[in-house]
Amino acid sequence: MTELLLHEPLDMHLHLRDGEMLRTVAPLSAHSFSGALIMPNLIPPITDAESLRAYRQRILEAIGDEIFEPYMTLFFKAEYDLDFLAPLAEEVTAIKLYPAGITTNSEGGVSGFDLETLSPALEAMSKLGIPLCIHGESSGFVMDREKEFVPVYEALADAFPDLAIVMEHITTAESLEALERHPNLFATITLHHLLITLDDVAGGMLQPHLFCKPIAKRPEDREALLRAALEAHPKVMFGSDSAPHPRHTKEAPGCAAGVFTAPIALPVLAELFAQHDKLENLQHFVSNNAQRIYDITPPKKKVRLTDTPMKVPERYGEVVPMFAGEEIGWSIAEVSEE
Ligand SMILES: NC(=O)N[C@@H](CC(=O)O)C(=O)O
Ligand SMILES: [Zn+2]
Ligand SMILES: [Zn+2]
Repeated sequence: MTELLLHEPLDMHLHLRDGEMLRTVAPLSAHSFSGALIMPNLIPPITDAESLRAYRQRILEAIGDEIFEPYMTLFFKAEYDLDFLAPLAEEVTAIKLYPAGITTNSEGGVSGFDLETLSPALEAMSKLGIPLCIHGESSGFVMDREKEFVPVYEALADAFPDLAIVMEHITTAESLEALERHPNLFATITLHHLLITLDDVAGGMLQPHLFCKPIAKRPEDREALLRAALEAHPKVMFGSDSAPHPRHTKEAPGCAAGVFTAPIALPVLAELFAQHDKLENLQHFVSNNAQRIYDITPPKKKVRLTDTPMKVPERYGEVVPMFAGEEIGWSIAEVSEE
């Protein structure tokens, strides 16, 4: 038997939703992760102190007595300024920027990247040390959207050198290259983008449960992402982008975008790193890099994983997980507080 001990695993891009869905999915992340960066794209999005605090409280209620830190984010608005953000700086781990309409619940996002318009908010964030997370896609041809957004990332990184900018859920080799050119650019990579390409989504029978934004790309992109993850590139962090949608909105015309991976993420990552003989690097990819980049100290939690196969449930509540009904090679043997 092979085993792996992970300390304080972190998921730096997680959708927990609200209401019944929150109560279904939050305990699954809280069980195996020590903390997660919680995305603010609710309806309506989290844009003020009151809704941020109330949402954090609902998350804590939903997870019961699990040890888990919800690192909260605000939904970026160009109106934010130093007066608004300064009193919130301790409670806001990052601010998430969405181009308007580019993904699920992003209608209130920004409609342009004019640096002057964005400047008051981004200057304030630089001053307060609040990182900016971005869903970086243009509105161009679907396979080119992330590549077309790279110049925007670079312009922002140059204009605000003291601002840490996280390129969320990157899917292309071009994004990895941009990382090398700017000291203040970082990135998250999901589990599914390490595993699948567009072929798995739409090359045979259409697989709605693998449909997400950004869409999975070409084999050479997946390989580049995999290399960065397996080597635990110091500017790259794990962010599952686990994005639950009820089954009837996925298995439907007008399929909602998002892959639900939270409950299987750690075992499948362990299996993947083991297959490539890189188990020793998973700790960095799934925790240490994020702790350093975000300057956070998550609550203590030790997760023991072994190469004991497990069958993935068909559903969690109304949600179909990645690998539903299939066997995966690794499983969680034990979770403990240190
Ligand atoms: N990734 C997705 O396809 N969907 C996410 C939004 C996002 O992260 O873009 C969601 O909230 O459902
Ligand atoms: Zn996104
Ligand atoms: Zn997301």
